[in-house]
Order: sequence, then structure tokens, then C-alpha cells
Amino acid sequence: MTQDPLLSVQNVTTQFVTEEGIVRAVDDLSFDVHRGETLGLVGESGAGKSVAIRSIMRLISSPGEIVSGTITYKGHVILDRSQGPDGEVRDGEAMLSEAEMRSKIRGREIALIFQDPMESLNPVFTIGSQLREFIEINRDLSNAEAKAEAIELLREVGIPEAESRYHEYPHQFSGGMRQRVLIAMALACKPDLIIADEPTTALDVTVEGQILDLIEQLKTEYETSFIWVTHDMGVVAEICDRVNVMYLGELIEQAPVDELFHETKHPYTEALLRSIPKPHETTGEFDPIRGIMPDGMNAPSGCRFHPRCPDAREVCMSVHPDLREIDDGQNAACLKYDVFDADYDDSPPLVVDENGERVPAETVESVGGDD
Ligand SMILES: Nc1ncnc2c1ncn2[C@@H]1O[C@H](COP(=O)(O)OP(=O)(O)OP(=O)(O)O)[C@@H](O)[C@H]1O
Ligand code: NI
Repeated sequence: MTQDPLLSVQNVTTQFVTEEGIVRAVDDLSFDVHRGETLGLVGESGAGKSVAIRSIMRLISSPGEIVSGTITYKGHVILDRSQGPDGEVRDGEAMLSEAEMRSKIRGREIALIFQDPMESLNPVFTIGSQLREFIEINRDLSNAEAKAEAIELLREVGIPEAESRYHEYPHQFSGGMRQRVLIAMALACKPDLIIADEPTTALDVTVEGQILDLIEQLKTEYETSFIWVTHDMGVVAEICDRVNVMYLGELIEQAPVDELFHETKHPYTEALLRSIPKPHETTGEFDPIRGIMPDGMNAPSGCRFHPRCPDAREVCMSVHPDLREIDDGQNAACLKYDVFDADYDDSPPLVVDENGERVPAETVESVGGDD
């Protein structure tokens, strides 16, 4: 028997309306998170990872707006929105109100950990008082009980001398220690889902390793599910069970972690995997993928990856691939697979032009030819 997913995201679209135009930062996104699993969300900068997870928490503010989609979590309807022909958005009746999101979901059921702990910690209060207050507000505990719980949590996330460090301020903690505090805060209400947005990116490799070990340990202990946002495929290999790969607002591959690495289906995923930093490199600086990611305002026609794709053919310029099952439990959005029935094999391959973009062969010939 398969269990219902813990979280189900269906056809979520989030856009930003700016002076330059409309960006669909998240475009028709669908995926599930199962109980106890760690789901990786990967893709280059600007892919829409942060907008995607903020959409799950309904933390999108103007000029951004979630325009459509359904999100359910343990029977709660976090989102049920559709867009009428007039462009107006309508919410379903069962959708939680903003007050219910605050009192029932955020922090208690689903906790968020950001890359920069200072975004969540107030520099003028001690670490302990912030953690204690968070526990007091969200759980029915007295001041003294909340304090004891806070110290216990600090200990649990590996902060030495938790009792005395409880009285210190955020600036007295190192980056890694601050990130541990945020993990403690995320754990405080024993949420079933923790969403982490590149929580170890700013840390050095050793500290990052320690934090990842801590997460592994907590996963076993609490059976918490995670959505782990990162652009580091090394981190994915270490902690994820399944992976979603995003490109320009869309999911282009979904796979169990072993299949993602060893039976990669999408050319973009292949490019990402080639970009894993070598052990001797200290930074995770990432992009040997040909060309730069276009901005969301000017998403390429057809398959959005075609200008950079080594496998691109002419058909990829006009036909937009949706995500389809290629193998058991493994989905990809790429026309080269037979399930798309797109005459890919008969379509002429694109060639690289002087800007490093893939274009039809005749356009390159005419440039180099007559003049
Ligand atoms: N406040 C905003 N105003 C306008 N556009 C925005 C805003 N926030 C996000 N976007 C758009 O959404 C796109 C996706 O942004 P997002 O922050 O989700 O990317 P990301 O995948 O998290 O990247 P990174 O790895 O750099 O964190 C951006 O490229 C941008 O076009
Ligand atoms: Ni981000």
C-alpha cells in the first residue's frame, strides 16, 4: 500500500509583475513529498527554487503572486487557487486563511530554515531568549519549561556548553553555530516537514559536513521530512532520497537520487552533474554549463533549455515538453524520449553560433556566408 504523500503540490504558478514585464518564476510546478523522505530541489541561481518553497509557505509578497495551483498538507488545504478568464484569482473555500497559516502551519507543521541565520535571528536579543520565546508562543509551555526545552534543543543540535551559551547574543556565535540554532528553532515544534533553503551554502566545507551529519541524525530520530534546496550536487548525493531539478521556473527532471546520478535522463541534469566541484576546489562555484541562464522574462520558446542544450534539435525550438515518466518513478521533460512522440529523431540538430547558443544550422551558414 502506498501512503498518501505528506505534502502534495499541484500545478502551482507564481509570477512577479514588474515594470519590465511578467516573470513566471514558478511555472506549473507539481511534486509530492512523502513521509520521512528528503527531497532535493536543485537548479542554477534564478531557477525559482526559493520562490517555489516560499509559495508552499504562502510567503509571497508583492510584486509576486501565486496565481494558481493546489497544495495540500496532511489534509490541510494550504492553497487552492485558480485564475479566471478575467485574470482574477479565486480561492477555494477550504483554503486556509492567512491567520490559520500562521497559527497552524508555519513553524508548527512546516518549518523553514534560511541560508542566512541573521534573517531569522534578532541581533539585540540573546540566542536563548529568542529560542525560549519561540517555544513559549508555539507550544503550551511555561517560561521555565520553555527555557529548559530551549537548552535541551541547543544541546541536541551540538552546541557545547548550551547552558551558558544560552545567554549569548547571535554575534557571539560562529556562522555554523548560528545555523545550528536555526535548526534547533526549526525542531522546536516537532514539525513533520522542514524546508531548508541553502542552509549550508555560506558555511565552510567542514562545518557544512557537520551540519549535514546532524540532519541525518535528526532525520532518524524524529522521522522528519525535508525539502532541501541547494545548487550543490555533492550535498544532494549525501542527504537526498529523491531529487527535483528546476530550470527557469519548471521542473525538468524528477528522480530517486541514485537514478539521478547514474541514469540521468535530462541533458540539463547531465550538465549540472558535470559541474560538481572537484575535491581540491574550495568554493562550490558552479557554472561550466554552456551559455547563461536566460532571464524569466524572456524564456526561450519550445524547450526552455534548447539554446544551451547539446542534444537540441529544431523541434526543441517549437515544442514545449511537459514532465513525463521515462522510467519507473523517473520523470523528465525532454523531447528526445519516445514517449513525447515529437519526431525528434528526424529533426535536424541545432549548431552552436558565435554566442555559444544553439541555433538552426542554416542561420549560422547565412551569417558566415554572404558578407
Ligand atoms: N521580488 C522579486 N521581484 C521580481 N522578480 C523576482 C523577485 N523574486 C524572485 N523573482 C524572480 O524569480 C526568479 C526566481 O528566483 P528565486 O529566488 O526563486 O531563484 P533561486 O532558484 O532560489 O536562485 P538562488 O539559487 O540564487 O537562490 C528570479 O530569477 C526572478 O526573475
Ligand atoms: Ni534561492
